[in-house]
This record gives sequence, C-alpha cells and structure tokens, in this order.
Amino acid sequence: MLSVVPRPVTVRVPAKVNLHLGVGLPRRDGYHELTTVFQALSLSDTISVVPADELSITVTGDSAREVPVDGTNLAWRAAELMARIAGREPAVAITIAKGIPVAGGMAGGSADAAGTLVALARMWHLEIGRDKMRDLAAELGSDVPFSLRGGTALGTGRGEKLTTVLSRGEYHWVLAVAKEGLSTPEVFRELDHLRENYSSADDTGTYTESPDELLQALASGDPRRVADLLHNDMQPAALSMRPALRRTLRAGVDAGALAGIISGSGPTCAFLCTDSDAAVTTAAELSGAGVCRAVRTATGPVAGARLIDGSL
Ligand SMILES: C[C@](O)(CO)[C@H](O)COP(=O)(O)OP(=O)(O)OC[C@H]1O[C@@H](n2ccc(N)nc2=O)[C@H](O)[C@@H]1O
Ligand SMILES: Nc1ncnc2c1ncn2[C@@H]1O[C@H](COP(=O)(O)OP(=O)(O)OP(=O)(O)O)[C@@H](O)[C@H]1O
Repeated sequence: MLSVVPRPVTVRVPAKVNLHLGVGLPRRDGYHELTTVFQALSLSDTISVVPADELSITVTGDSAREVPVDGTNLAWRAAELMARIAGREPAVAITIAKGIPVAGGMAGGSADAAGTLVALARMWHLEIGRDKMRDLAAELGSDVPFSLRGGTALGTGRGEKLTTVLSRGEYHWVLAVAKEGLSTPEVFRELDHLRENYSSADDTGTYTESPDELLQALASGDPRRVADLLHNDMQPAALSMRPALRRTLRAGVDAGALAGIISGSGPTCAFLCTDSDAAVTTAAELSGAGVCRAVRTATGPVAGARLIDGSL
C-alpha cells in the first residue's frame, strides 16, 4: 500500500521594529500601558506544520540553539491554544526556520506564535474570523496581534490594540544584531527602577498619548522626517543594562544612517537609511566596526503572517 506523505503548511511572518515606543506606568496586571508605532520588516521566520503523532518543535538557523523546543516556546503554546479551539489534540510537528534575532526586541517568538495560528487554522480547515484570530493572538502575547497583521500600525493598551497607520513609500533599515539577547520583562523592570530612582524625565522617556508628528511624517513618506522622530522610552533601560550599545548606535550613524534606535526592548539596534544604496554601504561599514554579532538589511513595511504559495 502506498503511504501518503502529508504536505506541510508553511507561513512566513515578519519581524517588527517600534518607530515610537511610549511606555506608561505599570498596570495592576503587571503590564505597562503603551503607545507604539510598529512597522513590519522583511526579516522573517518561516513556520511549517505537518500532522504527527504528537506535538514537537524543530528549530533551524544560526541561532537555533538559543530557542526552546518545549512548552515554553510560544509556537507550542499557540498550537495548544488552537487545538483547544478546534477540540482536537495538538498532534503536529512544527518546524521554525529562524531569521529573526532571538531575544532581540524584534518579536521573534511572537512571529512564531502568529505563524502557528495561521498554519493550523489552514491545516485543520478552521473557519476563524479576523477578530477571533486577533483575540487568540493577544492571549499569547502583546506583540502577537501585530505579527499577525503586519504593515504599519499604532498599538495601544499593552500593545495588542491596533489601528492601521497610513504610511507611504518603502523604508530601508540596517539592523545590528547583538551577541546576547535581553529579556523583555527585565528591561521593563529596569525602566521602572530608573523612573523610581531618577527624577529626570529626559533620561527615562515621556509617555505620549499619540505620536502625531511621526504619523504625519509616515504619511509624507520622507525617511528624513521619520528618522528625526524615532523614539523609544525603553532605550535608557536597555542602555543601562548594556552600556556597550551606545557605541553600536554611534557606529551606525557614523557609517551613514540617518538615525539609530534600539528596537523595542533591545538589544538589536535599528538604523534608518535614506535609500537602499545607503543601507548597503552603511551595513558594509558597520560590519567592519566590530560592534555587533551580525548586520542585516531589511525593508518595511511588509505584510503580516502569510501562507506561502503551494501550502495545502
Ligand atoms: C517591548 C515590546 O516588544 C514593544 O512592542 C512589547 O511590549 C513586548 O511584547 P511581548 O514580548 O509580546 O510581551 P508579553 O509576552 O506580552 O509580556 C512579557 C512581559 O513583558 C512585560 N510587558 C509586556 C508588554 C507590556 N505592555 N508591558 C509589560 O510590562 C511584562 O512583564 C510581561 O510579563
Ligand atoms: N519561538 C521562539 N523563538 C524565539 N524565542 C523563543 C520562542 N519561544 C520562546 N522563546 C523564548 O523567549 C525569549 C524571548 O525571545 P524572543 O525572540 O521572542 O524575544 P524578543 O524578540 O525580544 O521579544 P519581543 O520583541 O516580542 O519582546 C527567548 O530567550 C526564548 O527563550
């Protein structure tokens, strides 16, 4: 008898950078109120699922060894959640091809969770509307709804409430990937600590309700205007935990970028460039500066979690 090898369902999911990240006070539930502008970048993870006897995760790519393959992997939790919704066992083998830096402030784990939700909805032929998918994503993590949606969006609440932002043109980025990651909750704690112990708001950021100037700059499509308005309240906390990142930020601007910012909770440094040529020359020069583990170029905005053609 011929045995039929099941075809995998494959989904590509982008990394994110926060063009603006305003952090408010901690809430009762331990999360911080945020106002953030996300942009999805062409750097991505690829998630494939096939039916199997039991749930398993395999990770490939340079940083595979840094990623857990048990129930602490966000993709595992996404599979269990989707199985519960479908009323079945999470009997799937998940393969994650890692292109997004691990613990880099670029929503790598969130991307894998979003990708798993989309892949399993297709593989199990589940009719789940956009709103329900968004709610499932938010249950898994604050960044997961954006990984699902992509593009450019304003995030409020703990970052999970999204509205679309009008953005013109393509933005060219250079990313300096650090040797070692930072833990997101630890960076939030460091920010609270800095705010409790130092009164100067200049050092620890000011939470703004709506980054209107940035939204206007994005609508204009002028990278110079956008570069002037990049802002991250978490940056002082990440720099306090990793002072060497100051050198990385300086090196990117010296190499030709318009501006540099720490991505989310860090430690990846994201540099906005005028165009693709400038990004290539900036990346080459930054690679030689010895201030990071790896240098990548990326463009944004791109779409969120998408099935790859040929998937079932
Ligand atoms: C820093 C950002 O990447 C900016 O987009 C996100 O806020 C982090 O999102 P995430 O990694 O999906 O975070 P979650 O998995 O939801 O939460 C991890 C931990 O980060 C802290 N956290 C996260 C989001 C938020 N608005 N406030 C927080 O204080 C909490 O300690 C939480 O327990
Ligand atoms: N699928 C996954 N990919 C990478 N790390 C994962 C994954 N699932 C769980 N983790 C764990 O989560 C930690 C944070 O990894 P992740 O790459 O999601 O961080 P991040 O990109 O900084 O997150 P964010 O930007 O959403 O705050 C890692 O150190 C790792 O132990």
